[in-house]
Amino acid sequence: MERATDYPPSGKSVIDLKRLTKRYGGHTAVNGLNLTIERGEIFGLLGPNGAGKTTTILMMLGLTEPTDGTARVCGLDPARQSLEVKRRVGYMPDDIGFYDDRTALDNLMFTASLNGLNAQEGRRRALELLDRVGLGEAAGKKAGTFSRGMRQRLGIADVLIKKPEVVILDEPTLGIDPEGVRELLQLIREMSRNEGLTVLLSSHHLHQVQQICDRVGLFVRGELIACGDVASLARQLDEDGSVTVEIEASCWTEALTERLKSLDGFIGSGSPVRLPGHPEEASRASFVFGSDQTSDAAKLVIESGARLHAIRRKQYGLDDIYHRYFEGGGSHERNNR
Ligand SMILES: Nc1ncnc2c1ncn2[C@@H]1O[C@H](COP(=O)(O)OP(=O)(O)OP(=O)(O)O)[C@@H](O)[C@H]1O
Repeated sequence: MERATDYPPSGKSVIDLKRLTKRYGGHTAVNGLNLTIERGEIFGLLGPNGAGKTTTILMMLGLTEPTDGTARVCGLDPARQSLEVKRRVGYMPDDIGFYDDRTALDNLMFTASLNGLNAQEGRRRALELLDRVGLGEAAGKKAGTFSRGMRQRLGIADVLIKKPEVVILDEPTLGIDPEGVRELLQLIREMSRNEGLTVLLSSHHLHQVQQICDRVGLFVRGELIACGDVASLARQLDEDGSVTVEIEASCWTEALTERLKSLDGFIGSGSPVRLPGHPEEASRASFVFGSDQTSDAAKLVIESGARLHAIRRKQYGLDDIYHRYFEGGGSHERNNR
C-alpha cells in the first residue's frame, strides 16, 4: 500500500497546539492536547466518534474558545484573530452545504466573491479548480444533482478558491464508495504536494487515511494517545520488546500447543484457528514471547510431527494498531490476540 513519506519537512510549524483543552460543563472533550504540524505535511487526526476531533478543529479555527491551553495556526491565535485565520485556512466541514439549485460553477463563484475575488477572476479560478477536481464536465450542473463523492470534490475546490495555506477536512471520505475514497484521497495528496499545502484531515478510518498521511495522531476520549507514521506507531506497540510468532501447521495437537507455551519467555497465545479451504486442513495460531522464539518454535512444531506450512515473526499492521488503540480503547492487554 502506498504511503506518503516525501513531504518536505521545513522545520516550520504551521499548527502548534499546546495543552489545548475544551470542557463542556463537567465533560472534557479535549484534554491537554500537544500537537505540532509542519508546513506541507498531511496529518491525519484519527479517532472514533466523539473522540474530540471536531472540537479540536473548531478551536483551531476560532469557532469555539479553548477552556485552557493555546492554539497557533499560521502563527496566529484563532481565539483572537479568527478572521485572519479564516483567510488563510480552508475548512471543509463533514456536513458541507451548497446551494443545491445553483450550478457547481455558480457555487464556487459565490465563494470566490465572498473571498474578495472579482467576477472575472472568480470564474477563472472556479473553472480551473473544477477541472483539477475532475468536475470540469459538471461545471454547469446543479449541485443538488451531485453524488456524495462529487459534492466532496466540489467541497475541495470550494476550500481552495481562496488559495489557503492550510486545509482542514473533517471526515472528507464519509459516505463515499471505496473507489471514490481512493480518488478523493489521491486528489488531496496531489493538491498538497503541488501547492505545498498543509493538510489536516480527521477520520475514523485508519486504513483510508494512512494511504496519504505523512503522520497520524490517534485520538481517543479527548487525548492524543499515539502520534507518528504508521511504522513508528507499530514500534510503539512493540515497545515492551515482546515478539508475536504466527504459526500455520496441519496435524496440530493439544500437546504441541502446550510445548509452545513452555518455551522461554512465553506471555500469551490464541487458540489455533482452522484456515478455510486449506488442502491439508491447516490451522493458524499466534504466540507472544518476551524475546524472539521463532526458530525454537519451528523446531518444536517439526519435532511434534505436525506439518509446518508457515512460521513468521508478526509485523504489526494497521489492523493491530486499530484494534489495540480504538477497539481496545487504548488498552494494552496483550494476550489472546
Ligand atoms: N457544544 C457541545 N456541548 C456539549 N458537549 C459537546 C459539544 N460539542 C461536542 N461535545 C461533546 O464533546 C465530545 C467530543 O465531540 P466531537 O464532536 O469533537 O468528537 P469527534 O471526534 O469529532 O466525533 P464525531 O466523529 O462523532 O464528530 C463528545 O462527547 C461530544 O458529545
